[in-house]
Amino acid sequence: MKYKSNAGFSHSQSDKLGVLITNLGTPESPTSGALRPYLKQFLSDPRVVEVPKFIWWGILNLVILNIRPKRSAKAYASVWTDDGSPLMHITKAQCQALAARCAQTYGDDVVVDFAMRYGNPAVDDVIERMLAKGVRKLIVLPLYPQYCASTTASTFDAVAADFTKRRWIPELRFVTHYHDDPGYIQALANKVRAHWDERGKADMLVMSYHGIPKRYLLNGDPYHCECHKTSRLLAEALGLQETQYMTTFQSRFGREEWLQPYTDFTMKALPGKGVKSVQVVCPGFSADCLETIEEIGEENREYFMAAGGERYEYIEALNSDPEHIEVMFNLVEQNLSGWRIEKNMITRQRLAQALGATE
Ligand SMILES: C=CC1=C(C)c2cc3[nH]c(cc4nc(cc5[nH]c(cc1n2)c(C)c5CCC(=O)O)C(CCC(=O)O)=C4C)c(C)c3C=C
Ligand SMILES: [Fe+2]
Ligand SMILES: [Fe+2]
Repeated sequence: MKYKSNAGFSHSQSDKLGVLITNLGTPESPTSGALRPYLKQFLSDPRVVEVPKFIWWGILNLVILNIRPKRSAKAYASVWTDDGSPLMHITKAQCQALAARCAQTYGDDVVVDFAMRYGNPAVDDVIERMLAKGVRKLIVLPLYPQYCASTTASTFDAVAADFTKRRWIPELRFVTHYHDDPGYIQALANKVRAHWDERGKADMLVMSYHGIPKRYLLNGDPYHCECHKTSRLLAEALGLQETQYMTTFQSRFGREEWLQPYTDFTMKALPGKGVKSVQVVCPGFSADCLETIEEIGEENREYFMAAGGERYEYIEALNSDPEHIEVMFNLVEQNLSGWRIEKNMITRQRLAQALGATE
């Protein structure tokens, strides 16, 4: 049979709404043996590395995969917790909290799950189990606030690739970005304000985003523009002047030019310009991970202090904060508007309330 059937389908099954949150993915363990297949899958994605396959294959398999896994394993080991990879356990917590929030409003008509673009739980496995639970309408929410082909479009590719193998595909809504969503900006602003309440302000608020090759921007990727818009809106919400914040780009990979200014160069230069205290926030990361905990929390702190800086603070990602879960819930609500299932569920919920049901 060419196309897969939906497992566990029965005619009496009621249609469910599915909410699938996704993130990038993480290795199974902080060892070079686990890093190799993870990096191979990640760096073989043509959305991530836009270099012709016949050139990239040799560089990746003969050079990078012989060097990088060992180096990255060391970095991962430094952030690994008893619960495993931070990205994995935070994403699990986000999923649980979002499921509880959705159940509050929609009861058991909604199925919430999470998947990782690379590694596990894989997008196709999770879609399979959601469809088996009767999901006929699916909202995919990649937890990347700023659209980027390397992340957002790559996630869409994985969902679409799964659908090409299925006989009966669900209705689909795919959230491509939420970089200027008022709830998201407010949640970020509240996180920074809470930090100020505890520690006071610094000379500069650095907003650091994951970088991409500059070539992707020149070829039309809106990512750079969306990062700057998030920064401007966050600065406005915090009442910061242009001299009190900056936007920088971190996590360079390879030799070509990436988006500038680079976070590491900035940290090395700021003390010499009289900026002796900084607070760093990473609005593009919805969950803390290697790139925030180690690269921003440790590595860049060292650069800043070694260059004469006096105070360096990293402000954590929104993670599973209740306000962040509410941001996700609102994105779900905005995206299910108009779906018949919504009307059924709301009607049923109102009816239950009117009858004084306690469930
Ligand atoms: C060509 C390389 C890369 C591009 C383009 C890229 C874009 C990009 N990545 C994220 C988010 C994350 N990246 C993470 C790790 C990571 N990223 C790259 C390379 C590119 N990323 C590598 C090789 C790695 C692995 C770690 C390492 O070896 O340095 C992570 C962390 C995952 C974790 O497990 O903690 C995240 C998150 C975004 C948002 C993005 C483009 C906008
Ligand atoms: Fe990355
Ligand atoms: Fe990094």
